[in-house]
Amino acid sequence: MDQSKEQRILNFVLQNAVRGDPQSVVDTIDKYCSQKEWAMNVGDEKGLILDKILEEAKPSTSLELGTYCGYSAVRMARLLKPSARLLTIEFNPKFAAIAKQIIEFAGVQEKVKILEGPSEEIIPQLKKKHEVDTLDFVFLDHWKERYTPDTILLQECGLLRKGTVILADNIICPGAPEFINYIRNNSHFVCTNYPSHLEYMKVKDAMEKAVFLG
Ligand SMILES: Cc1cc(C(=O)N2CCN(C)CC2)sc1-c1cc(O)c2nc[nH]c(=O)c2c1
Ligand SMILES: [Mg+2]
Repeated sequence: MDQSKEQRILNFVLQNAVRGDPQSVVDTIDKYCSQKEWAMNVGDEKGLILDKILEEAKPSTSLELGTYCGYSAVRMARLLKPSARLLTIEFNPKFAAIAKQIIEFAGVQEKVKILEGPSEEIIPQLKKKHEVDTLDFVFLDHWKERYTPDTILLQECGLLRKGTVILADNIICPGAPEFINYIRNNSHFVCTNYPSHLEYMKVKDAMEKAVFLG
């Protein structure tokens, strides 16, 4: 059976990255996806924006929507303090299986928990089933149509607190105009835009930070 692109990315990591070294896993995926096959990792340019905003937030409990191959999960986990935790939700079981192996190879599996299934089903389970109180940081990188409903769902489930930082990828490409309209006109959020480029491309993209005011 033909290998998937995600399997090829995993194999390239297993053969070229340093086991237990998250930075080498991030760099190796960026090398593969910029030189061999494009893939929808947040990438190195937007990744530096993610790094900076995550380091400012110093989160204890973080949530990622859209694990894909685990690139941003490894990227975030490498910056988390030892007691901090990252929960990452992935709908596609094939992607989740690849991400699990990449996260384990990077050696960050103690900090990262992959939750497989639709975000609208898993978010309501975070408090009771996954022992979350409130979230300090949320990275939206799954599907633009879900950015707004999942942000509303997080609020409804009491998962946001005064100061929770939400960071959304792909504001320009593929684009999330409905989310931008919602979040920038919502008086409970303070928004900041970070212009950048689509991963591994010259195409313009941007990230949006929205801080919840309570
Ligand atoms: C799948 C895809 C194709 C894109 C594009 O414009 N392309 C033109 C140029 N060629 C080379 C690549 C493809 S952009 C993009 C994409 C990018 C992300 O960061 C995403 N993040 C989360 N969830 C997504 O569905 C997601 C999709
Ligand atoms: Mg993205």
